[in-house]
Amino acid sequence: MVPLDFKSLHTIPDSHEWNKSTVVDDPNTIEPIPVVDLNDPNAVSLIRHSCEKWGVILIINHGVPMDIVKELELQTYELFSLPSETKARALRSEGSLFGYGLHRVAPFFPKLLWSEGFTMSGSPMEHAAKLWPHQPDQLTNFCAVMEEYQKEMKKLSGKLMELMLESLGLTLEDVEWFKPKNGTDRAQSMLQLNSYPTCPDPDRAMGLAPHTDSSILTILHQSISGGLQIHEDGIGWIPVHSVPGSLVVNVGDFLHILSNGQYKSPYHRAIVNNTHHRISVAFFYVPPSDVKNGPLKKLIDDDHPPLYTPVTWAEYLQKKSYLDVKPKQAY
Ligand SMILES: C=C1C[C@]23C[C@@]1(O)CC[C@H]2[C@@]12CCC[C@@](C)(C(=O)O1)[C@H]2[C@@H]3C(=O)O
Ligand SMILES: O=C(O)CCC(=O)C(=O)O
Ligand SMILES: [Fe+2]
Repeated sequence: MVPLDFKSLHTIPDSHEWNKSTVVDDPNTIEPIPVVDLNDPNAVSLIRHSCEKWGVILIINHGVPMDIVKELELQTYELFSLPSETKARALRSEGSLFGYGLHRVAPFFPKLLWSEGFTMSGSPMEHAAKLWPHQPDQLTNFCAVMEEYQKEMKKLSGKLMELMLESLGLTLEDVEWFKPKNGTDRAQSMLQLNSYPTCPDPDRAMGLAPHTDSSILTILHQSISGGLQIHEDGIGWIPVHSVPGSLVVNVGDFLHILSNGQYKSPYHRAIVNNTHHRISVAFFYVPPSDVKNGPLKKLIDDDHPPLYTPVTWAEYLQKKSYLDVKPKQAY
């Protein structure tokens, strides 16, 4: 199925009409999501606190050059501003994770989303070549920026993984698959470009349906802050405000599992607005497909029995029902 040509719509079609619950944004009742300076000596304890409470942190001094982030935004807008017929040429094929299209989560819900996506892992050349067949400079530029950003994200996710493990009292040595095999890190990664076109009636549409991420961790850049919300039991939907230059880091289902449930994999969604075409870019740091991951051994004892049976990422993704709010007990 191809995403709609949103630009041509002045009302919400029935197929895209949602009833959304309201948002809580009262600073007196909500503890703010911490901004963690990665150079701060207290970073590890702040990370622990926030991952237990929210499953989300905002990071600054992350080392990713801002000019690369700006280029990433420009190229992402360039892609999603193409005519619908052009984007459809790069449509994700059945069973494939990569290319242009609806979000993976979309078919689980009765109503469609006010968004479109483009997914890649490493070079996006195969699909991007279908978008710009006669513009070699644009094609080269797009691919170079996407690859450069992924290189930065890989560096940052290694650093974050180390800090997250340290915050659990562990080291990289405690994750069996992390030991580089033949000199390369065995983790996988995916880059997801998200586009949320301006919407004529944002209260009746949904940008990205509620979900948890199937990653270990996700690093998110948003073009304009405002749009991402997390759900807290007993409170409701809380906006994740951003700080200029910061990146949002979400705990994914696999860090929730590795931590034996200590860290939350936050249930989150993205809403739309009627003034801006918002884009976001999510980098998913994912375990190797074929390695079973369960709670890390050092976190298990008589008082803390394992909550999850080991599962591979491939098995998990195949069985995941995005309608389950909590990461599922393994299969
Ligand atoms: C690695 C992946 C996680 C993801 C599914 C995917 O194979 C590639 C896209 C990812 C994404 C991004 C938007 C939200 C999400 C729920 C979706 O529909 O596609 C996530 C998936 C996920 O984390 O489960
Ligand atoms: O656009 C956003 O703010 C959220 C994106 C997201 O949740 C995702 O890509 O998994
Ligand atoms: Fe997400």
